[in-house]
Amino acid sequence: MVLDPFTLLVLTSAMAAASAMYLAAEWSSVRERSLLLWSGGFAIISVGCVLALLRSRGYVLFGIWFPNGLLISAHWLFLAGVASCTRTRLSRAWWLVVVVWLAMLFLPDRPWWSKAMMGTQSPLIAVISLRAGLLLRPQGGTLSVGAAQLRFVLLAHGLFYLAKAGSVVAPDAFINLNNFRGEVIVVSLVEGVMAIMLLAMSMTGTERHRREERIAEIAARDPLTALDNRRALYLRAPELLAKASPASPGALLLIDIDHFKQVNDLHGHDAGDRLLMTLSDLIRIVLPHGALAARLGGDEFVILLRNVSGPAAQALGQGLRESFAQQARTMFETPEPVSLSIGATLFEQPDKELSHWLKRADQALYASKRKGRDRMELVRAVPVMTP
Ligand SMILES: Nc1nc2c(ncn2[C@@H]2O[C@H](COP(=O)(O)OP(=O)(O)OP(=O)(O)O)[C@@H](O)[C@H]2O)c(=O)[nH]1
Repeated sequence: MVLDPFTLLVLTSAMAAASAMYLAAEWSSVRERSLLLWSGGFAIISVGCVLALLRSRGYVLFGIWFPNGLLISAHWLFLAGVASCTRTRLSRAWWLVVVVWLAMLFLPDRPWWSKAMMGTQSPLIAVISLRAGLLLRPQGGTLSVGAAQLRFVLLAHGLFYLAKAGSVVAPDAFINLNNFRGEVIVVSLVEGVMAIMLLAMSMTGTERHRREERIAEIAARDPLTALDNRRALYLRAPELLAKASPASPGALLLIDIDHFKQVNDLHGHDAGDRLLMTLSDLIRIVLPHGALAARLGGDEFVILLRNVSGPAAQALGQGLRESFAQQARTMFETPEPVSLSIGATLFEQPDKELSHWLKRADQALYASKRKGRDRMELVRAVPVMTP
C-alpha cells in the first residue's frame, strides 16, 4: 500500500474538520472555553491541510510556510485549552510563539529552506505540546482517565516533534516540505492523523469528567453555607468513623443556634441567612485538618473530629460558642440572646454507624437546651464490654 502525501493530507484534513465539529458540538451544549479553543485548533489544522492540498494542485493562495505555520497556531490553541481546563495562567512569553511564526513567513520559498522551516516549526510544536502535557500533572489527587490519556498523547506528540526536529540533519530525500515529499513528511502525516483522533477523544473525556466532578461537588454542598450537606456527610463520615479506636477516639458535635427564630422574625429571613453563614465561617476557622463539617438543615450543624480527647473537643466547642455569641450580639438585637447549644459525643467503636452517634449527640443537645441553652454537653464514650 502506498501512503502518498496527498491521500494522507486529505485524511488529516477530514479528521481535523470532524474533530473540530465534534468538539464544537460539545461546546455548544456545555459552553466550556477549553472545548472551543481545542475545536479552533482542529479547525486551523483542517484549513492548513486544505491550503497545502490546493497548493500541491497548483492553486497557490499563500506562501508555502503559511499552511505549515498554521500547525503552530493550532497547537498553541491546544495549550490555551489545557490552561483553561486546568485553570492555569500562561506566561505572556508564550505570545512570542506568534512572533516567531510570523517571522517564519518571511523565509525564502526554496526547497533547501524546508529544513530551516522544519528546524523552527518542530521544536516550537514540541515545546507547546510538552508544556500542555505537563500542565495536566496530578495536583494533590489523581488525574481522571481522560486527562491522563490527554497528557499521554500530548507528551508522546511533543516527543515525536522533538525527534522530528532532529531529522533536519537527514538528507534532502527524506524531507521536502516544499512539495510534501520525503519519508519524514509521510511519517509525520501518519502520526498527525493518529494524534488528531486520540487528542479529540481524550479532550472530550477530560472535559466530561471535569463536569461530572463539578456536578458531584454541587450535589454534596449546602448552597447557603457551602459546607457539606446531610447527604455528603453520610457519604464521607464512614471513613472517619472507621478510624476510631479506644486509643484514638473521635468526637461528634451537634450544634444548634438558640433563639434563631427570633432573628428571622424580627430582622427578616436574609438576616437569618447571614447568621447561618457567619456560623459556617466560624466553623471553618476552628475545623482541624482531616475533620468534617456539615449543615444538616435549618440551624443545625455537625462537626466530626478524629483523634481527639474529651477536653480538646470541649475546648473547640467552647471556643466556637464564645466567638459565635459575640458575633451574633454585634449583628442583631433580640429579646433572648442568640447563642449556641452543643450536644457532643466521643466515639471509639469503629463498627457503629453515623446515625447511632447522631442520636447520642442529639440526646446531649436536648440536655443542653433543657439546662438553659448556651452550653455544651459531652457524652463520654461507652467502654467496649468484653465478655
Ligand atoms: N433564614 C433562614 N431560616 C431558616 C432556614 N432554614 C430553617 N430556618 C428557620 O430556622 C428556624 C429554626 O427554628 P428552631 O430551631 O426551632 O427555633 P429556635 O428559635 O432556634 O429555637 P431553639 O433552638 O429552641 O432555641 C425556623 O424559624 C425556620 O424557619 C434557612 O435556610 N434560612
